[in-house]
Amino acid sequence: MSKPNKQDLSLLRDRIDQLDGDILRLISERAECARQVAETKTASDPDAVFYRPEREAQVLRRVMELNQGPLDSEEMARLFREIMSACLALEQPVKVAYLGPEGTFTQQAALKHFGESAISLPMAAIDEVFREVEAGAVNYGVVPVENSTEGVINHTLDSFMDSSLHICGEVVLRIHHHLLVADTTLKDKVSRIYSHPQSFAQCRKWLDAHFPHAERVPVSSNAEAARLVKSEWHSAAIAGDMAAKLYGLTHVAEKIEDRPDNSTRFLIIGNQQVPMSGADKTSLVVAMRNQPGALHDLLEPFHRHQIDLTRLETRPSRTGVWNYVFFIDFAGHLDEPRVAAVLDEVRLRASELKVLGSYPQGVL
Ligand SMILES: C=C(O[C@@H]1C=C(C(=O)O)C=C[C@H]1O)C(=O)O
Repeated sequence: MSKPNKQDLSLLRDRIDQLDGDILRLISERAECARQVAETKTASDPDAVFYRPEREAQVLRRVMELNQGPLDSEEMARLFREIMSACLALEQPVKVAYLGPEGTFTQQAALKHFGESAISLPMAAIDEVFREVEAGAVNYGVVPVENSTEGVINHTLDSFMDSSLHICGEVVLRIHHHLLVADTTLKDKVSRIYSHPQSFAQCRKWLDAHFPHAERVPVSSNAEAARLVKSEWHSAAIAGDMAAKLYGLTHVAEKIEDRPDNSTRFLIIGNQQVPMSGADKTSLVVAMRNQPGALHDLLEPFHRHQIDLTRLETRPSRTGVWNYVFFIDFAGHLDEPRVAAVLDEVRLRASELKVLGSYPQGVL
């Protein structure tokens, strides 16, 4: 194909200007529709929740299905994610508490899920995120629950045992770690590296190969690691892009995680019970009596009804009642008859069963 000449360029730019005008008009029209939906919701219920996780998941899935390129479907869905976030904020921005401080992967996950128009508030600990949502100070919370390299985040599972909150959604984030330094750091004199223990674990092989003698100092988050290196000329941090940007650090090495598919799954917690979206997951916590075959008895109904288990975790119980506690995730929604049937059976076999929530499978 020959290169466009100056005249072609100006024609193409005219066309782009015209299309931008159309897009602008259509987005405004869409925002007006969303505003009317909000008015209708408030008219029938003054305490109505504007944000609908199942509807947002459906909108994004539809965009991905309709998309024919040249933009990638995920890229297109990300654009629509932001349009929806802005439409919703017109009525009422969603307030979200996340495991902070600012610049953590959990903040990145919160913004990926709710879009940049959400108000995100950092909390110092996972149970604080739960408390803030329970107290009604925020609409939702975002907490990490499992990493593909390092496994489950026990703190989050334990918090669910004492909480009445529901899981309203999930979001999976690819985790890329970088070795970061400040402008004043002497790069060849790095003798200390700060990071979160999970991040050290995810970059162990790279560190052994490249910095076998540097002291590894675990801190409470990788954003905190990024903050600390600002004032130390011989230190580096392992953290993500958000933290690097927040503290103005430069990359010495990029994507140093040992596994290229390293990702973390986060849960959205709230007070809402989410209706079916068409592709959902359900999470349970189940206590079984301490007897032979207990785990088999628990899993057998899922197998018989051909329900796809996506995760099974065991946690030590903390009370007499919770002898053995299993966290189970499976594909399906509580409102589906086959799911309701399995739960009825499991309830008979378990000493306790708590449904943590049915929610849309992560789209982005
Ligand atoms: C417009 C609605 O409300 C909100 C805005 C949405 C949107 O912009 O598409 C989707 C779901 C809700 O979070 C709705 O419920 O349809």
